[in-house]
Amino acid sequence: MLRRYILNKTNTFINYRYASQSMLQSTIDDKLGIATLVMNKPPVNSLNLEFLEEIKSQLTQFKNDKIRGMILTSDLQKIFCAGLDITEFSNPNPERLSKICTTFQDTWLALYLTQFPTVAVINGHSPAGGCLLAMSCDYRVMVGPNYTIGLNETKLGIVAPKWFQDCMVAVIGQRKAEVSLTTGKMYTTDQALQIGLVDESVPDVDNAINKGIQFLNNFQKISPWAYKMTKDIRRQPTVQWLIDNKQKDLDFVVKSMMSPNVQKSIGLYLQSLKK
Ligand SMILES: CCCCC/C=C\CCC/C=C/CC(=O)SCCNC(=O)CCNC(=O)[C@H](O)C(C)(C)COP(=O)(O)OP(=O)(O)OC[C@H]1O[C@@H](n2cnc3c(N)ncnc32)[C@H](O)[C@@H]1OP(=O)(O)O
Repeated sequence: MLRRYILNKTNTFINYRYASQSMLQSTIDDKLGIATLVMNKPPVNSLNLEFLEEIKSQLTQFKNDKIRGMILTSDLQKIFCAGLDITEFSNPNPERLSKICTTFQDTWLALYLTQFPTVAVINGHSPAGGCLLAMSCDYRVMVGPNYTIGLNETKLGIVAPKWFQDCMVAVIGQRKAEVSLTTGKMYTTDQALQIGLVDESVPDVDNAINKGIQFLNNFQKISPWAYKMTKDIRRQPTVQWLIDNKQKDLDFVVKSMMSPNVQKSIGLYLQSLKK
């Protein structure tokens, strides 16, 4: 549905290709140089290893395509992205767990430091890893009023890695992030706007895409080099810890995920989702 809307809107796409298995659809508007990356992994766009690998490789492709901006959104009704695939946490294979963790670290670094501006059009619920994807973009437009967004990891009995937390601090500040993270709070669209977790709230997805394009149009007269240097200087303090501590982060995630207490919490959370 969303795909059709975007195509109708511009009619100028030179490139409309499906990534493997169609979990991701990418389009590039030739005239504007704007790419749209649409997540389409029913039922909830949960991030498993294969999906993360696709996102990472599409970001590399966009870098090679030299696009001028990107919109990240979802083709699913009511869901932007439900975060990491929780079934991956339940009785995990340590080798696969390590691979997911490493791929997620790299995907985040790639998205957080893109050489082009990015907008998340949050057209549905966006918990945990979904919120992280949105927070990593340069700008967030959220459809309201009925969706929710936040880092809810404590509600699952797990700990959001330091780079998730730092990313949230960079968006909403230390105090609000601390309360938000420790309570695992999910914010409605209006609440998210109020605390600065999103930049705009709009009633429907058409408006959201328009707002996203308007934001990206700001960069038509900005030198890509000046943009990228400025972004790197701003974002370097947030990424540096992970760049220097990838193995330490991985060890922490694997060790905590394998602990019996965490496994028990995850089992209970999964059961509550099924209900
Ligand atoms: C593996 C380790 C990797 C290491 C990576 C590095 C660090 C990570 C460390 C820890 C960080 C974790 C971050 C996360 O992202 S944890 C994930 C947290 N996500 C959630 O809590 C979302 C839970 N889901 C929901 O709240 C709701 O499902 C919803 C997204 C609001 C949608 O609600 P609704 O439309 O009502 O749909 P259902 O609830 O009925 O769900 C449909 C279907 O999908 C299943 N499901 C939902 N979310 C997930 C998920 N995140 N992963 C896997 N499966 C999910 C749900 O169980 C239903 O399944 P059934 O149809 O089979 O019942």
